[in-house]
Amino acid sequence: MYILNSKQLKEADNATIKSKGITSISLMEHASILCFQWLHQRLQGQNIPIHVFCGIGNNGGDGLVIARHLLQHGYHVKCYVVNFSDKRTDEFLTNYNRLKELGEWPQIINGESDFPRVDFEDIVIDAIFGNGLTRNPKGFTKKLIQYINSTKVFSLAIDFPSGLFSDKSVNDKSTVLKAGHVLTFQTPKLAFLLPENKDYLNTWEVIDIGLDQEFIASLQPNIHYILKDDILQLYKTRNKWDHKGDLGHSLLIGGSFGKIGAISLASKAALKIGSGLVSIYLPKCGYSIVQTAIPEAMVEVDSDQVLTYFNFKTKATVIGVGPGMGTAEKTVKGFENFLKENQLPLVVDADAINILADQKELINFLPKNSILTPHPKELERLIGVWENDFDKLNKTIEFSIKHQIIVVIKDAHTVIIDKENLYVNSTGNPALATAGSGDVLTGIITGLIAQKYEPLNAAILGVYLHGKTADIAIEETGYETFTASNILDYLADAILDLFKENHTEENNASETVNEEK
Ligand SMILES: NC(=O)C1=CN([C@@H]2O[C@H](COP(=O)(O)OP(=O)(O)OC[C@H]3O[C@@H](n4cnc5c(N)ncnc54)[C@H](OP(=O)(O)O)[C@@H]3O)[C@@H](O)[C@H]2O)[C@@H](O)CC1
Ligand SMILES: [K+]
Repeated sequence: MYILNSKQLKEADNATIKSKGITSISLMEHASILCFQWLHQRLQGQNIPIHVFCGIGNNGGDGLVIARHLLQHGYHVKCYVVNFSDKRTDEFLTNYNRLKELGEWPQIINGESDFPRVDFEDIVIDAIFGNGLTRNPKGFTKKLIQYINSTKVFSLAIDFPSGLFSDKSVNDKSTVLKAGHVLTFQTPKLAFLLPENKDYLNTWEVIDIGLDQEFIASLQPNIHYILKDDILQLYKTRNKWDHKGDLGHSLLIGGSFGKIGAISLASKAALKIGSGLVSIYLPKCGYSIVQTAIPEAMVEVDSDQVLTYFNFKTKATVIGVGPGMGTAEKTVKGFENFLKENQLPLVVDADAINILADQKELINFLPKNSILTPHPKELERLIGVWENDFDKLNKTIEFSIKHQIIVVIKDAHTVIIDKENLYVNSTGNPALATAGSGDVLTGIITGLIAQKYEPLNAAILGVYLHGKTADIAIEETGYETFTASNILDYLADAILDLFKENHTEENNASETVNEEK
């Protein structure tokens, strides 16, 4: 699924109005009725005070439509116009008049003295600002947002939590309405998926308002939200005649005394995801450990406790390097020599990333389309400090273009960056915040490349499946008891889930966050 930016969304609204021969007002009516229905289905006519705060643009227009339908269904509604400007849109005015015709005159808010009393048990519908926000809310509008936040009332935000920009960072945290749930139109918004905005929305879901898909595709959006449908398009089924030689040979390089577990996990993961052959190259001290732990793997050893020589004989098709490797001086030297010789596709993780961050000139030796899988701290060592999450993405895009490599930024929503294209993952939960989770991901991606997935597709599929294991597992394990080994235990379920019918809303982009998150 695409993620559109603010400009693209406006263009898609206009193109749909033209191509479907509808009016802007009927598109608004349609979108807002879907929001009304969402609430009506849940409230079933309950007599809870509902405060609908409307701006003067089209987001406010949505609020007015929702208020009208709620009133017509007998709800206890109070509607307010937050009068921050006199630039009322036609759609706003039409719906303002339609509400008045029903006998309901919205209360105009011109200052703090007009604020209504809102209680914790009430419901707020936030239709103050949507996609048209251009600057931080100021004056009484900002005060109103702060007042609503202070009540801790449940607020249902229409399209956006008011005050949140779709494509840029918020620089004053006190100007954003904290939404209990967001009903956002047509596509997820990038801002919802970035860690810096975690306080502004609890959960969100996309309301499909039927914008022109062909037009949206013609915009060639560069940001994607990866759902099961996207995964199914790149998943390769096995061929009857495949033998293990067709399924690639993964070589996992890493480990050091005390950190043999990391390379073991990565190697197991490469096997478990289906790499035809798996070899491990590690310090001698890890030999019997991995031979015992992973009888399916072949093993070659380096010097005693840390990797030094990198003089393996294995003829692999892809190499995953870094887990548990350490950054001993001898290892750094050996890794440098290895990089200068290596021609094979690489997945680079952990200490291998730290070495690259320390000696940036080595990055130039990475083969094109190598994959780096940093967590935020490793990324910072690699690309430098960023001002905010949008800046982080832009800096990573520059880095990816400059070095022609793919970067997997591991986070609650892992983002895969391939030059200017962003792929935001939709699976996973905090259970994955556990030791060894990253090592397993490295192994999975390596094992997929072995099976002839393009590196980008291997990263997208690997990250999706890795996250999916935790989504499936927590029903049984809870967050706390889930470990990196469980990722491997549930990998089969994650793969098989791809072929299950969508009884749930898996392909509707949404995020329902558990209380523990
Ligand atoms: N047919 C359609 O197009 C559909 C549209 N839909 C709905 O429309 C929404 C977008 O509507 P919109 O473009 O009118 O923008 P919206 O967010 O309501 O208000 C912007 C207004 O606020 C102003 N302003 C901005 N920042 C400000 C600030 N800090 N402090 C004060 N003023 C500020 C800004 O003017 P400015 O001063 O920046 O020139 C403008 O006057 C979208 O989110 C969705 O809900 C759906 O119904 C589907 C169909
Ligand atoms: K809003």
